[in-house]
Amino acid sequence: MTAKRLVISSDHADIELRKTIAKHAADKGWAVDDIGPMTSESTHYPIHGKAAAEKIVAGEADLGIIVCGTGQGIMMAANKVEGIRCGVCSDVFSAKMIRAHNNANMLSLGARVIGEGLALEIVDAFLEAEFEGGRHATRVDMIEG
Ligand SMILES: O=C(CO)[C@H](O)[C@H](O)[C@H](O)COP(=O)(O)O
Repeated sequence: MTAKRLVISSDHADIELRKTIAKHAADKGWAVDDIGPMTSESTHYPIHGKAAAEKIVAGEADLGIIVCGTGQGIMMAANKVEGIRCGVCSDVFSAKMIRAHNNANMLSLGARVIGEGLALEIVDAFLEAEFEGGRHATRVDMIEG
């Protein structure tokens, strides 16, 4: 079976958390495309949210995970890319439900909000959940317009 493809990016807020998530997902069988940045030099989260989102709409990745200080700014940037549904999650239940009910294709995490252990649990919930379709597909289609 071909590995599912995950694109991952962040701003400077916590590149170590991003790298930890990348390794964690790779260990679970995901083909991970870590598009950086590779240093902690101050950068601008819209660049990195948009870059990861564009990989998904280009068909180069199935899902994406993005990280900034709160998860909020980089999520806003990703959601400006047509076809992206990205939510910030700080709990496991929401991470499962944004896949199951909202068919989210990106997860955003706040590295200055949650610790590494919770972040990895949230990542697992997001990556393991499946979209339920049915009435939820009707609603997601309404988001897309
Ligand atoms: O949390 C963020 C955006 O929602 C980003 O991580 C920013 O970096 C954050 O605004 C903090 O910025 P700083 O330059 O690291 O102080």
